[in-house]
Amino acid sequence: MTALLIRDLHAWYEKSHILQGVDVEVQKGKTVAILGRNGAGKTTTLRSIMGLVRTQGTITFDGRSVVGVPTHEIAGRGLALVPENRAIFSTLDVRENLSIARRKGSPWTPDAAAELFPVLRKRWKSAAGRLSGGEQQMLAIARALMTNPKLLLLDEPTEGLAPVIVDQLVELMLNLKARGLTILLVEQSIQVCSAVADVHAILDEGRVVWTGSTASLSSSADILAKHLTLENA
Ligand SMILES: Nc1ncnc2c1ncn2[C@@H]1O[C@H](COP(=O)(O)OP(=O)(O)OP(=O)(O)O)[C@@H](O)[C@H]1O
Repeated sequence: MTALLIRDLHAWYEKSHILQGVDVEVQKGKTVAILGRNGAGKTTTLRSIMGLVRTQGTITFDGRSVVGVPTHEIAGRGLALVPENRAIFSTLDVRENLSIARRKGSPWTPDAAAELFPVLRKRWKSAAGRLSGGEQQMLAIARALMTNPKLLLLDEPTEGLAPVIVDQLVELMLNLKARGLTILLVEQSIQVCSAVADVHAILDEGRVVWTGSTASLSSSADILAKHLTLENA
């Protein structure tokens, strides 16, 4: 069953035409990864879904259009974005960051999140701004869970983190997937995408130029060389 359907999506910043016909489909309970070079339009795709960019085209979630819907209403329908800059409150402690994000009635409480993120439990009373990059990323994901999302949008969660932390984040994403969460992941690391995602979409200059399974991604060296920065391959 389709959770998110994007068809012929165009997006603009002022007069710059950034997305030029993006097509992405995410099935319920599955993880789709969007790969692409810097500036390809990956973040803009996530921001478009959340109603943060001027768009044209089709975006439906659970069968209902979200185009033109205010961002807080889109969030209320069960979408949560973890942005690249993490958007945590640096002067509040970990527990406060979680409490403040919790939506009424959400089964996710700070204590429930701590079960899934033991790293955060250890830093419970630390100001978020004092956490390491990896801990901040965990906190940003935990904060998004507090809203009880059906679809989690993750923008380059592993960027700039040490390999051991990247492995922990991969485990975490697999755990969330095992709990039935639907995930749209933006990533530059092919290893991370291959470990987590069921379907991969390569974005180049505002268009999806290739979509396929993990098996076909790993056997498509020509596609990767053409559309990605190979140091990440
Ligand atoms: N607020 C903005 N105003 C104008 N142009 C923007 C804005 N944000 C992004 N852009 C431009 O839109 C294009 C796509 O940017 P986007 O952030 O979606 O790329 P990306 O694939 O996520 O890359 P990165 O990995 O660098 O974040 C780039 O050319 C970028 O310069």
